[in-house]
Amino acid sequence: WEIPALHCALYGFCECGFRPDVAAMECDLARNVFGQNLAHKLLVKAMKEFLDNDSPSKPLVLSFHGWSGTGKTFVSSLIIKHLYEEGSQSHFVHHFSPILHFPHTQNIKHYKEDLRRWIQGNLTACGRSVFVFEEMDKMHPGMIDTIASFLGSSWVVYGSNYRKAIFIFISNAGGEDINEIALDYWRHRKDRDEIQLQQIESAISKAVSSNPKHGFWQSQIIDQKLIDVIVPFLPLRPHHVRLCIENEMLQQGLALNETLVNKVADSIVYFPEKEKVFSLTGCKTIASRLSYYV
Ligand SMILES: Nc1ncnc2c1ncn2[C@@H]1O[C@H](COP(=O)(O)OP(=O)(O)OP(=O)(O)O)[C@@H](O)[C@H]1O
Repeated sequence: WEIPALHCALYGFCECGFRPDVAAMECDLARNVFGQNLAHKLLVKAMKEFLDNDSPSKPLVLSFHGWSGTGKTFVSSLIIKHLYEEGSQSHFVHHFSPILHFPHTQNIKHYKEDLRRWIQGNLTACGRSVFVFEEMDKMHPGMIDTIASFLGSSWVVYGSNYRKAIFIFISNAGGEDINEIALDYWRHRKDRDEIQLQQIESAISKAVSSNPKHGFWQSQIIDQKLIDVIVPFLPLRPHHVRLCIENEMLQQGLALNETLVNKVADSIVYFPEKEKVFSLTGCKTIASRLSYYV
């Protein structure tokens, strides 16, 4: 046994500050995330099921997809905030970005080995670790397969339960298809909350499998169906943008001011050009725009 695993087994200290509060998570998501009812429902259900099970059969693997600025990174941070005593400051939360951590194609072999060791070492130290992989569409294809064995049910080491980990993959893949589906619903005056997950899932799968630059391209993770939940993020409507602006004003300690909200909202580009249905940048640039107009 590795020392931390033995320590865990003997003293029951494996949970590493893991204090999930799904009710608070649900409340935070409902109050602060706009226009993502489908993602909200899927995530709360997945979290409840996974966390209620003391001995899950595999780690929870989530894949977030959607257009830029729709809340993928934001939601991942809200989830993490309610999982650990120390929230996102927890030492058991690990973020990876291909541009930052795996920038050079010629070093892939080393990156793969380092990543595998890093995951294994951290899972040994804490089975309740969370790993977030950002910008999966910029990850070298083949790279992520090095961790495929950690995502299934077969990888077990005495004294530590690796199946309690959570993996979150984030990418824009399928974003355009999700937007098309949402636009189609809007044009047919159908409620976007009625969008069927199956319809979106197949569009995302096609987008990933047809993009040889995506980290999941021809990946074992897809072939072996290791992703538990595909979480789509819909494009944001102008009224969602206004809610983001108001939220940002409150956070910056500014009094709500309709004129200022209008100025910021009007500065955003909406698409399609003629109908102006969705924000091109979601809520991503709100904070900086607000500072500009204050
Ligand atoms: N649906 C949303 N509800 C509330 N705020 C949002 C939402 N989407 C984005 N925001 C705000 O915009 C900021 C940027 O969003 P975020 O980084 O989560 O986008 P993203 O989907 O990860 O984009 P990208 O794909 O470009 O990385 C967030 O920190 C948050 O303040």
